[in-house]
Amino acid sequence: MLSFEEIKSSLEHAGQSHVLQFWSELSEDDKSTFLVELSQLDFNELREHCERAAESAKADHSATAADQQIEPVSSEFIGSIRKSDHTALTGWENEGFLQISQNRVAVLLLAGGQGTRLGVPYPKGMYNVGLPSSKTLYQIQAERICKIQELANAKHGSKCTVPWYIMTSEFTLDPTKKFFQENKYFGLDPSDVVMFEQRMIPAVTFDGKVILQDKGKIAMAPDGNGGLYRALVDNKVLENMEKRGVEYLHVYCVDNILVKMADPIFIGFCVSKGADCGAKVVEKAYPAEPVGVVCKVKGVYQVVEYSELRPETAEQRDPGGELVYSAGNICNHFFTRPFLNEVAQKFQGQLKQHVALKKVPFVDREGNLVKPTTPNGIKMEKFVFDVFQFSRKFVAFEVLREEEFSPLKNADGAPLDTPTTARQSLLAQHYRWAMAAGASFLDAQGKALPPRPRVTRDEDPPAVCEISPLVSFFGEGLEQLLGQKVLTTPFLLDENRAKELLQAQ
Ligand SMILES: CC(=O)N[C@H]1[C@@H](OP(=O)(O)O)O[C@H](CO)[C@@H](O)[C@@H]1O
Repeated sequence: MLSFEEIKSSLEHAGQSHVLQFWSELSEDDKSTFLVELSQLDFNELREHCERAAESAKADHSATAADQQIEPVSSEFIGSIRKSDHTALTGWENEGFLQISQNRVAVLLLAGGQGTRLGVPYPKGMYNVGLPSSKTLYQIQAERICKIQELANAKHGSKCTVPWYIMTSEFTLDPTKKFFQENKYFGLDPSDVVMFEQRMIPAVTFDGKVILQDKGKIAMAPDGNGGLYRALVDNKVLENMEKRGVEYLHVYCVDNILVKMADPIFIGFCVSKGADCGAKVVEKAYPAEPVGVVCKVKGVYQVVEYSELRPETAEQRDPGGELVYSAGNICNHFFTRPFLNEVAQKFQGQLKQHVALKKVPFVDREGNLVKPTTPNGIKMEKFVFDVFQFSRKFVAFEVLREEEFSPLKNADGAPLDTPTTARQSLLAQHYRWAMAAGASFLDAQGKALPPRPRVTRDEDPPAVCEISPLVSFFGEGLEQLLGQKVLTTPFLLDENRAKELLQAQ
């Protein structure tokens, strides 16, 4: 740890001496905590970071350079569930399962965010959207891993593992760890769940001064989901992957309740195409939808984030009336380990810093805590997809929104992407699976519920039917359990119920 004097002079060099303005008012305990925190800073980096933030604050963000020289990707370039025949899909799926069965596939969860929009003080993955089972996002994801391992084993007679790498931040590491411990890792082997922490960086005022959130505490924020690449190095995660023989990574964001963990079709597609990097997309629902778009900028594949796409670009339509920029990023990426390695070693320092103007609570000169009502601070973030430009072979793969994308972003009350819409999408999907397997439903009074074959993701299905991922990963194997069955709503198909149904045959 550095001494007070060392810290003081380093802060002066970095142009940040105001950080210690309340030093004399701090208790001895607070002083030592603050010293520990400050000792961890790299002061050269801090200086650069603050200067860069101040420069970006001066730039005009309404028309960022990102969407200049932008071109859409042609639809022929994008692999697609909808446009591929059964043989192609089965081929990719088989390839994916083969890789999984050989322990070459891992999933990597990006879970360092604060969930500000959702407005909960705990990690988003711990959120329970109100399903009959009360399962949280973390539990659903864990069970999908259990199931995909089981399916690969059944196909190949293997005993495989799909390790789960979880990137957390200072905000989410401890509660996530505790939650997993309390829930016995939801049946997974704890040694196959590898949690690591991304870095935090200071929030800075528009004139490049670090913000104090308390007299003895700097306002820090995670460095964005693109902090992944540095965190992989900091925490020696790539070595861990190599030791396990992991070659392919499915990287995803915590908030999508429909995420298809280690999706064999997507993995198989990317592997068959010889890709080192890939992205799943869905057709954008409307021009202002808050999803990034996969496109080309100056001839290079990349994602332009929704916050950086001008409305007039987002609204462009082709002569057929379709959105020109319609390949919506759902934050499901494929990377080979060698590609991640190369990025981490060579390129992660070059990743673009994106600027977010935020309301950051701070202490004013008089030491009063102020909660600003307009943005007063800059948080710099890196984006996970900004490495696409370094790919030698990039592929995009379009999947069906109603089967694979329903993110939890906002609190209930907002029109979209809420706990209610997440729950509805999952229950609509499970209802469709049950109907496709040949089930029919009665209401609580025993009256037949007329089937509704096309339930969309944002409406309540006629019957509540939840299917545990431990029973079915993606609708498979249900004919045997539910075919010709008359079920009463609400119906919860968990492993016990599945056993009873099998025994009753
Ligand atoms: C930096 C980043 O990964 N942004 C992603 C991510 O957005 P957030 O608003 O950060 O949750 O998830 C979106 C899909 O839910 C995706 O469209 C977008 O591009």
